[in-house]
Amino acid sequence: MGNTFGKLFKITTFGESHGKALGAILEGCPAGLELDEEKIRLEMQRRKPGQSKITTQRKEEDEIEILSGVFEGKTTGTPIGIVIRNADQKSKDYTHIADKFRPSHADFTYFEKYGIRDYRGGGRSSARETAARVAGGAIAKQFLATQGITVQAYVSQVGELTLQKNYQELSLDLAEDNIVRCPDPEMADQMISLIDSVRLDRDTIGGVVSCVIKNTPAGLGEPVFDRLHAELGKAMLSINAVKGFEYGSGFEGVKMRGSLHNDAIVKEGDKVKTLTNHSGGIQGGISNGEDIYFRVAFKPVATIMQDQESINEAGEAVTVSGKGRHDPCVVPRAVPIVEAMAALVIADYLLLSKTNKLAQL
Ligand SMILES: Cc1cc2nc3c(=O)[nH]c(=O)nc-3n(C[C@H](O)[C@H](O)[C@H](O)COP(=O)(O)O)c2cc1C
Ligand SMILES: C=C(O[C@@H]1CC(C(=O)O)=C[C@@H](OP(=O)(O)O)[C@H]1O)C(=O)O
Repeated sequence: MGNTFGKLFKITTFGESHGKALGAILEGCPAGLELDEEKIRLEMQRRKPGQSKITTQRKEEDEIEILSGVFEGKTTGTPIGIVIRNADQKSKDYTHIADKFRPSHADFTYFEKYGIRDYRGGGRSSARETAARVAGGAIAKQFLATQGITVQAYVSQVGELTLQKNYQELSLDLAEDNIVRCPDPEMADQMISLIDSVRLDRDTIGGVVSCVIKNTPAGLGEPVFDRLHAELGKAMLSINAVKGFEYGSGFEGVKMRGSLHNDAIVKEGDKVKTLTNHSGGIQGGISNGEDIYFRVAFKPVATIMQDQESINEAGEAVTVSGKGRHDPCVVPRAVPIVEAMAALVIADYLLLSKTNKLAQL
């Protein structure tokens, strides 16, 4: 239960942070897709630990091995199996808390649910699992590219430092030029300094990842429970440390009047478009062909190198302090994870059918 995502374009992940390997099984990817393995590797590099001074220092190359589902560079329509081997586990960093629960990590809740403690590096609850999602998402992205659809995310907030410009006012490609993945170079420098100073304080800080999906056709999404934004929300909220999701005008929209918030509809040649896009590209749970954009809020990382009040498995009061390699802020590495999950949702809904019009079935 809970290890598979998607209806037709499905991903299942397996593996633990300090086990032998992680991996993904991707089902439903159409046959005949020319797969560029280098592009999958590039996505893995963007997410991997140890990539800069503002991420966890665990050193993993996150090399992928494709075991099945691809022949002569093309997908065959059969399940695509991908494995990523762990190389730099340091389970010793966790022995001092083997029977203690880290505040706000998943130690207590996993123990309550399963009664078994895989204390090595957080086990399955470690965000190391997202390596497998990024591998699968990189394939979804290549599928979307055949339809001209792009997914691009970037860091728009760290702590109180907030990018005031929206995505249309930014050159999003600049995000990959700095280690925090913010497309505004000045703001990026400030964010990097902030994360670094928080790290030196043995503390952690949260942030926001913004994402935009372009060239989605109108008609993706189902009208009631499986609304496209509900599915995107579920995908984002399934990522470790996520605390909030908003799309389009989001929470800010409540301050506006309908007269200003409504997106006027016009026809330009053959194309129907809206003059503004407070809807975030989705109305009634169905894409309208405009850009889909949303924001994802990440909390400060739970494992901090400071004494914290907690209990052990026997229910006794204890003091817990983190050891080892942890992210002072997750957002720089969360960017490719957000893109991967978004790509998986859009790929799934593309397969689920664009239209219910009899003439087009
Ligand atoms: C990219 C990424 C890196 C993370 N790195 C760490 C980390 O180094 N240490 C940690 O305690 N939590 C880290 N987390 C968060 C935990 O995985 C997460 O807090 C934990 O699974 C509990 O789940 P919850 O916070 O969603 O309730 C990271 C999350 C992401 C997305
Ligand atoms: C190893 C990765 O990040 C890890 C995410 C994580 C957590 O609790 O989420 C805890 C730390 O690792 P470990 O599980 O070894 O303690 C991070 O280094 C990775 O993303 O590949």
